[in-house]
Amino acid sequence: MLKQTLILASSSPRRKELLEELQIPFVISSSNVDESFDPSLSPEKIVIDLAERKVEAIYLNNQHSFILGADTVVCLDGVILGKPTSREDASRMLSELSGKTHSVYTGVAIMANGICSTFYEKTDVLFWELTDEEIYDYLDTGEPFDKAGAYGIQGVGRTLVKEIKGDYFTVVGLPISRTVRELKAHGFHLPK
Ligand SMILES: Cc1cn([C@H]2C[C@H](O)[C@@H](COP(=O)(O)OP(=O)(O)OP(=O)(O)O)O2)c(=O)[nH]c1=O
Repeated sequence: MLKQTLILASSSPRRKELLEELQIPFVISSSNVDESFDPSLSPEKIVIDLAERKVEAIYLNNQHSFILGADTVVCLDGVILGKPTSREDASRMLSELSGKTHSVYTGVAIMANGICSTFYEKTDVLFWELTDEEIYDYLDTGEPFDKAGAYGIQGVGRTLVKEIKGDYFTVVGLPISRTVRELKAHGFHLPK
């Protein structure tokens, strides 16, 4: 069997850890793709397009590998929240999320044998009502700043979450269970 390589087209430490935990061999090669999007598009289209963009940027130089890319956004009342640009922005996002249900969308793109296939998953997340003090304390952890919606469910951010409906790993940034099944369906051999 030919040696296969899986390239993870992402600099997200969470996506890296999720693959490592399953002992899937891979290398990281992320690119600085333009992550701007048209906010009038649906969240599922946005995350799929961005995941595809990340994979295609790597494919230009790695045409024989499996390439995996993903993108995550938070959607509240039809408005997309990406990563906060400042402490004020993070504070505003957390106040908006307080006491409400939002949806986290993660789009995944898999390039295999030159063909790119995509899917997305959505998980609904209900936040507790947050006090200003809770928000300030959470901002002080430094956790919100590289994460869509300004929180990390895998960290201290879990204490903000009352309930979720859907795959937890979609919120963390990679719906790992479906991703592995899709990789296999596209001919990727998992280590025994
Ligand atoms: C809501 C939420 C998001 N996130 C993260 C997942 C993603 O890494 C990040 C959203 O940004 P992305 O642009 O999807 O990913 P990234 O910039 O971290 O990595 P790359 O573009 O190189 O692939 O938010 C969490 O880690 N936990 C959470 O609870």
